[in-house]
Parts: sequence; structure tokens; C-alpha cells
Amino acid sequence: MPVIDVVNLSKSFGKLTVLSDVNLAVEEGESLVILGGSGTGKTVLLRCIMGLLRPDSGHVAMDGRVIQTMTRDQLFEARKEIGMCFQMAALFDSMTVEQNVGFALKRHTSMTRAEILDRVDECLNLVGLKGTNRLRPSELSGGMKRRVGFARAIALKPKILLFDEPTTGLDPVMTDVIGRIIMDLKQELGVTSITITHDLKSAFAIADRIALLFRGKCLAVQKPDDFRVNPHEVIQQFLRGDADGPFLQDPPPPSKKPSQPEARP
Ligand SMILES: Nc1ncnc2c1ncn2[C@@H]1O[C@H](COP(=O)(O)OP(=O)(O)OP(=O)(O)O)[C@@H](O)[C@H]1O
Repeated sequence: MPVIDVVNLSKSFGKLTVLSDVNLAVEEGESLVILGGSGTGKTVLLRCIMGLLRPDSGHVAMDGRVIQTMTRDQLFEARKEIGMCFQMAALFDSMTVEQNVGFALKRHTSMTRAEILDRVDECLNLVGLKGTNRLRPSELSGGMKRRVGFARAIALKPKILLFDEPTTGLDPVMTDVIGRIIMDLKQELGVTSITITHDLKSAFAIADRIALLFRGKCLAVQKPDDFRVNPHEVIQQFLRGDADGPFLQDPPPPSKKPSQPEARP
């Protein structure tokens, strides 16, 4: 049974159809990467998976339990099994790193203060941020903030990790660091993960399978090597990063050829 099973999921906002009959199954311990252009509905899909957004039709099942039919209390419990790593980390600015990472432990467990501090240290170690406990988000670089976000997401030992554009705005080296940490977390914790990204290099590094979200549908959910050579025009255009082709709804005007000097009579 898949850990996450997205079945015939559709979601529109007014006349805008964002997801149209999406099907996606993520197996235990698998790292699935979802690629897609801006505004194609990647975040909407993650929000439906977390039960934060109600689809118009279809459903998401977690270990066979349908999220959309859960009571409030059941959903609250189920969400503890999901660690969400938000775009730009979304840390609490007024709290230290330690308080940010320990927040869910304090709120959702009966752990003692000493136990919480041990777990916070353990999580910070896993993301390579040992000793940053007393710092505040304003004292951290973008890459460090993302890693604190990861540490916070794994604090409750979730079964599933969802990463929403974990490398946006980071330089190529830090992008690579973040990609490696995502792989380490997979190895160390054995979690099942879905990562949404625009970054092809980290997508190919961290994915067991890759999907491309395009006009409300998931194109080709495939192993990275198969995805790379998939002949679908949209996939190849996305991989080339080319403005010309079917990917854009409103393609740019054709580029003008440099004007030739007029021949003199
Ligand atoms: N609550 C909402 N109400 C109305 N429209 C919404 C809502 N949430 C998302 N949308 C629309 O749904 C579309 C998909 O949004 P989404 O944030 O999922 O895109 P995305 O693929 O994550 O984009 P990006 O890569 O730029 O973050 C967008 O057109 C967005 O404006």
C-alpha cells in the first residue's frame, strides 16, 4: 500500500482549474520530486495532501486512511506524521533556533524540557547546525534558515516529509548542500518524501522518481534516467529551459532577427 496515494484529485479556484484528475502514489521510503512551472499548482497539491485545502473531487490517502474523510481530531493526529518544510523556511522570528525546533515537541508531546533539548540537539546535528541553538532567524543565512526549518519538520519523527521549494533563492553551492541534507535525512530516517522544486540539478540528485505537473496533470512519473530521455515535448522543453515550445500558455513573441542593412542601389 502506498504511504501517500493521490487519487483522481481535482481542484479549481473559480474558473481556474489548477489540478485536474491527478493520480500519484508514493511508496514507503521513496523520494518523489514534483517539477513544474510557476503557478502550475504544486503548492496546491501539497496543501491538499496535508488536508489544508479541500479538493473539489478525488482524495488523498495516507497509509490507506483518507485524509478528506477524517474528523478534525483524526486530521490533527495524522498531521503529526507529516513534517512540512515550507518555502523560505517560515520560522518564528521572535524565537531562537532551539525554540523553533522544539516548538512542536513542547506543544504535542509530554517530553520534559531536558528531553526536548536533547531532541533539538539531535535534529540540529542531522542538518549540520550543531551549536546554533541560541541564534535567532535574523542572524541566520538563507541556507541555515532552510536547515532549521528541516530540523523543526523532523522533530516529531514524522513518517513523511514534504519540501516546498527548499532551494529557491539559494546559491548553487547552498542548493547542493540542501540537496545532500535531503538525501541524508532520507537515509538516516527512512522517511517517505515529496519535494517540489524548480531546480533540476537537485531534483535529479534526490529523486527516486520525478513527475512534471503541467496544466493540471502529472506528466510521466518516472525514474530520473527514464524521465531525462522521455520524448514528451513538454518534458524536453522544461529540461532544456527553453522559452519556445508548448510549455508556456502565453509564449513570448518570436525573437526578431537582426535587421539586415538595406542594400544600396
Ligand atoms: N487559495 C487560493 N485562492 C485562489 N487561487 C489560488 C489559491 N491558492 C492558489 N491559487 C492559484 O492556483 C494556482 C497555482 O498556485 P500554486 O501556489 O500551487 O502554484 P505553484 O506551482 O506552487 O507556483 P510557484 O512555483 O510559483 O510557487 C495559481 O494560479 C494561484 O494563484
